[in-house]
Amino acid sequence: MSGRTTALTPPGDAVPPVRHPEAPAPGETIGSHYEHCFGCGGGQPHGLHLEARAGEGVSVTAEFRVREAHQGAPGLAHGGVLATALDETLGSLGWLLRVIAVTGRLETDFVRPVPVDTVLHLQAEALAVHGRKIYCTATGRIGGPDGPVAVQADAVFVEVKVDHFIANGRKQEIQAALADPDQVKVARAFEVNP
Ligand SMILES: CCCCCCCC/C=C\CCCCCCCC(=O)SCCNC(=O)CCNC(=O)[C@H](O)C(C)(C)COP(=O)(O)OP(=O)(O)OC[C@H]1O[C@@H](n2cnc3c(N)ncnc32)[C@H](O)[C@@H]1OP(=O)(O)O
Repeated sequence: MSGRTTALTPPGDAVPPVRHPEAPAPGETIGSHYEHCFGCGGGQPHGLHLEARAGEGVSVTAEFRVREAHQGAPGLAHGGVLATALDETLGSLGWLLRVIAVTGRLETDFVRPVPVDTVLHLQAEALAVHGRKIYCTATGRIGGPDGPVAVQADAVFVEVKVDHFIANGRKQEIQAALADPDQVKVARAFEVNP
């Protein structure tokens, strides 16, 4: 046992998340963090192509249209794909905090089946920060941004540095990323975090 706690409830001495002064303005689109990301990259033919937008405070919204490649049961979205959509939306909260954060824990409730061609209206919000941990929550609604909740998740993201990727990623993709000025720009935006 490592002794770490993986509870989804913030500890008593957690603090409210603080929106970074240079965070994208409410309504502004948050770009993809990596061209080949399954969640947000434009270079993944069967990816989710999520485009998140900054909201008020430390919140984001995004839409995802379920396509045939995302099925689990006939005509229905795969649960893992829906969890990915929530995960990706939560991941983009890092842009508002100006930290790179990866998913530590993601607990998902699947409330309603989501048919192919449905648009999932996603919303995510950071609730509290404790050290490197970001406690956050997300919903996916169908039929419109105020429609019924189809999926919901609570999560703990953990802040990491760019080195996390360099140390752990497969060499060929890391080398390609380091050689791509746009990717380096994304990484730098986080590394200069005061
Ligand atoms: C090449 C250059 C260019 C690169 C540029 C890149 C820019 C990228 C920009 C943006 C990227 C955003 C990407 C979003 C994508 C969507 C989100 C995903 O799908 S992310 C993928 C899935 N997740 C993982 O792969 C994590 C795998 N896990 C790990 O790597 C480690 O376990 C990690 C980093 C999570 C923690 O390991 P430790 O060794 O750094 O830290 P420890 O000491 O274990 O934990 C720190 C604190 O966090 C808590 N913690 C750790 N794991 C937890 C868990 N599972 N649940 C709750 N708390 C946890 C611990 O209890 C500890 O808390 P206490 O300080 O003691 O209070």
